[in-house]
Amino acid sequence: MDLSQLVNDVKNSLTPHRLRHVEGVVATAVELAKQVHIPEEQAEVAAWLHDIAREWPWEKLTEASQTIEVPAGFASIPMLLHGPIAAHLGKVQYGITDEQILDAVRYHTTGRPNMTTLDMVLFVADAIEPGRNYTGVDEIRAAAAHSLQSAVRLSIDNTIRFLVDAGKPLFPLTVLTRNELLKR
Ligand SMILES: Nc1ncnc2c1ncn2[C@@H]1O[C@H](COP(=O)(O)OP(=O)(O)O)[C@@H](O)[C@H]1O
Repeated sequence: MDLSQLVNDVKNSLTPHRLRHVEGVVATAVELAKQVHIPEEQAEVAAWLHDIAREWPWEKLTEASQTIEVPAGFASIPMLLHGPIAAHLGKVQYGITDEQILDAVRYHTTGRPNMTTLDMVLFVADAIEPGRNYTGVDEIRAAAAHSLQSAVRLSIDNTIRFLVDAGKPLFPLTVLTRNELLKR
């Protein structure tokens, strides 16, 4: 795989604001990977890749999604497609063959039941990187210091509250993810 090409493309294609976010996710994901003893490089690669399609207009996301395999239901909320599309680009453009990395990227916005440790590292890093500043973020940061599972659950609770308050649709997989975490 070609990490330097990926990093270059991310640096050259994202707005400065989004690039700062991605750099924050990379740093946080690597720290979390150390904390939970998984390979730092997996976290680093997943973090660089995760938002590569985040600024695509929804027409482009929708069009691209028609040519690739997308998990059930994702197309109903076009914004969620940026994860599966990033995973696809990771595979075909950057030669990433590690399915764990591709899955972590694919599900980084929604979560999924039985998330792997790498899934949780990316999900939580996305939620708590230093540039994040929303009500509840400090509680999620504090949880992440001792339990990634608790941090994922708190973050999902926060997202669900946000989506309900904003009158936006809620992707069912995220509810299934929360229910599964509550049972652990
Ligand atoms: N589980 C979900 N179900 C439905 N929509 C969601 C879900 N998670 C996120 N979204 C929507 O997708 C948008 C982008 O999510 P995300 O990529 O996590 O945000 P950010 O741009 O802050 O990184 C959110 O603002 C929200 O509207």
